[in-house]
Amino acid sequence: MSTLPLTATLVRTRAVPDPGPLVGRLPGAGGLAWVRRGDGLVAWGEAARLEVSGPDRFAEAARWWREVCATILVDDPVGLPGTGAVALGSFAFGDDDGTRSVLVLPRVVLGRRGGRAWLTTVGDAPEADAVPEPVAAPVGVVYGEGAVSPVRYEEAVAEAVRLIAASPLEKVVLARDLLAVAEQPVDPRWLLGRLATRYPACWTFAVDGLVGATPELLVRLERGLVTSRVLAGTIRRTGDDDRDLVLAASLARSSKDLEEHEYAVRSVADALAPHCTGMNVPETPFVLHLPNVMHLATDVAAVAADRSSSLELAAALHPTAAVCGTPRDLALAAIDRLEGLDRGRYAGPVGWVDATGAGEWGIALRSAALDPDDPRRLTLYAGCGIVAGSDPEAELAESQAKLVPMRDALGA
Ligand SMILES: C=C(O[C@H]1C=CC=C(C(=O)O)[C@@H]1O)C(=O)O
Repeated sequence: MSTLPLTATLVRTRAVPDPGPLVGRLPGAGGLAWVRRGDGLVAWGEAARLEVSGPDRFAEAARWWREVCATILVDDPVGLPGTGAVALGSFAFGDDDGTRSVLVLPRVVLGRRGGRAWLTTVGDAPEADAVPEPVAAPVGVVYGEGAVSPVRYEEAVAEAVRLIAASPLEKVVLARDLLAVAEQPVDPRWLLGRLATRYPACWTFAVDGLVGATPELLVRLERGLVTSRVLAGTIRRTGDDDRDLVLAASLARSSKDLEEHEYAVRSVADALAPHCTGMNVPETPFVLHLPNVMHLATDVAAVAADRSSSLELAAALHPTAAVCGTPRDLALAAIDRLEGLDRGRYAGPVGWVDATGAGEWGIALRSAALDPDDPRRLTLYAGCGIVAGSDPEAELAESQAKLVPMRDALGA
């Protein structure tokens, strides 16, 4: 499905005074967001929208975005990445499950970056003056089992370890889910506010009912520079800083986690190579400290060598071994056979692209999907990379730690 009523529509960007916390400016529950450390984009209203599914979803979205950009007129004296026409989107993890991927050209975008702020409007956009409705905390949240119970998850991990021992499969990422039900519809703005405050190092997002704070940047393209933050290999935090430092050191030496991490870095470097030159891949990962977990992390950087947009680069990268496995085809088959979960848009690319192709796409982790038919209900997701040395009980505990950001945001 595509709506494109944009003939000769004017997109205007204007510098504005500092708007304060971006998430606080979203007028209602249905807004879009991509924020980190106070910078980013919030957006509302819809001037055009694309919904796609299937293996060609990225190619169709990239084509649609080119068409949109060729149709509109732009007046943008600010000229930063994310000014002028910008679309926010979220894509399904899988090729075949029929999940809807979306790309939206909002009517209003409020952005901030490095001390500069701007407002972009598409057409008349009376929505630009909308006064935010009050935001209420979720009430009476209770949890129920999702499609994959904890016991089933441990069994799937054990089966994956056996498969790795008996076949050329080296790594597979298996996920599980948790159902949350509140007494009233949950307002994503509440979740965004909590996530952005507690997880400033993460990219906090909301697109079409998918809300989260991901620590993993699939790709950023800006002024010809391509960057990616690759994560894989995790240890839970204890809350005791001294103990956590010891654990961070053990994570940095853990051969199981280093192996898991190396697969993910390789998959990113290999997928970017055809599109880039001068790639820098640090030999040793650093330890990223988040409030709930610590991860092995590698920041990859390269120079763009072709005209691929950030969305096309995200398409080339997805799914990396941080959310799929190695080799990719065997890992996808193992996920299909062992996971027992409809991932929907969890672990798919989420982010934004502008008319120059610049943009940022994260991997939709540490996230929850609101039920479109009943916004009191959310499905939370978490997955873990399984390699030869994985232990089912430890992986279940790790998945629980990865659910903490969304559980905390829900306040229960
Ligand atoms: C698949 C998830 O995390 C990935 C990213 C970082 C570390 C991971 C790990 O150590 O298993 C996962 O590869 C998730 O949070 O649902």
